[in-house]
Amino acid sequence: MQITVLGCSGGIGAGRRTTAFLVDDDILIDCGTGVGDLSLEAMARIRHLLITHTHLDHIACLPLLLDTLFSRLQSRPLVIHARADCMHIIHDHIFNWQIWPDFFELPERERPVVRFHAMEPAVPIYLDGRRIDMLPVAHSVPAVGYRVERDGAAFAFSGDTTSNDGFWDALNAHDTLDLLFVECAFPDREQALGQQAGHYCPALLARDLTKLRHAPRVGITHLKSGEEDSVFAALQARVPGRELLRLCSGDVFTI
Ligand SMILES: Nc1ncnc2c1ncn2[C@@H]1O[C@@H]2COP(=O)(O)O[C@H]2[C@H]1O
Repeated sequence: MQITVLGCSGGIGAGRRTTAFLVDDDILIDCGTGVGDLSLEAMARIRHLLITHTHLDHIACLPLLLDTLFSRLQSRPLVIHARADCMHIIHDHIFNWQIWPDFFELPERERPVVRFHAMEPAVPIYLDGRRIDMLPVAHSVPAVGYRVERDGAAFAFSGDTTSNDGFWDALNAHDTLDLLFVECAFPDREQALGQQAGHYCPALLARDLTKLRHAPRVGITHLKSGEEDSVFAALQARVPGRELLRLCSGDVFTI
């Protein structure tokens, strides 16, 4: 299985792209601004989108993606997998004909270019040999993480979250974890704001990483713009025993 980092920044600014990860060439996890760097051919290979939550930095490119691929999707619609409440938020607040046309009924209501599939944490789905599990997390809006397993190799992504037990318990319930992407958005000095906004800081993430029974490579994502160096260094100092990777757009992992 191959995981490509398209965007992993907690904000914007030169060289920064917001959250989007490509699994193999057909499953996209979140649809932040990193998607805009894909070639049209690569975009057209995406068949499934897994959404962690509805904040703009994770869905900003979804309306544009559907418009860009409109003619190509008419023969094979994109499927968006998400919590049911996230689906409704996206439809009602984005695809409402005012912010963007309702591609869920275009070109015709009976054969739209995109459709929703509601997922829940207890029920895995299988997409061409990949098992997908939704994982509980704790953010400021309804949110989840995902675990993707193929041929015994497993990758997981936290999405946006602050300290919790459910995510780590869900990872520990499986036998393997080879690669983990976890967010660490805020510096320790902003821990209170970070918790209010539903994010990790190095102190909280270092504590929660001790809950994980697996020893995957750990990629750090969602570092806030301008705080990348200091937050990553603080986390490394607090987690000397694990291999931590500072993710960058363009990184490719094979597991
Ligand atoms: N009280 C708050 N609750 C949620 N988000 C906040 C708050 N204050 C500031 N924010 C910012 O709003 C951002 C929304 O997207 P993020 O969750 O990535 O990160 C959040 C914070 O940077």
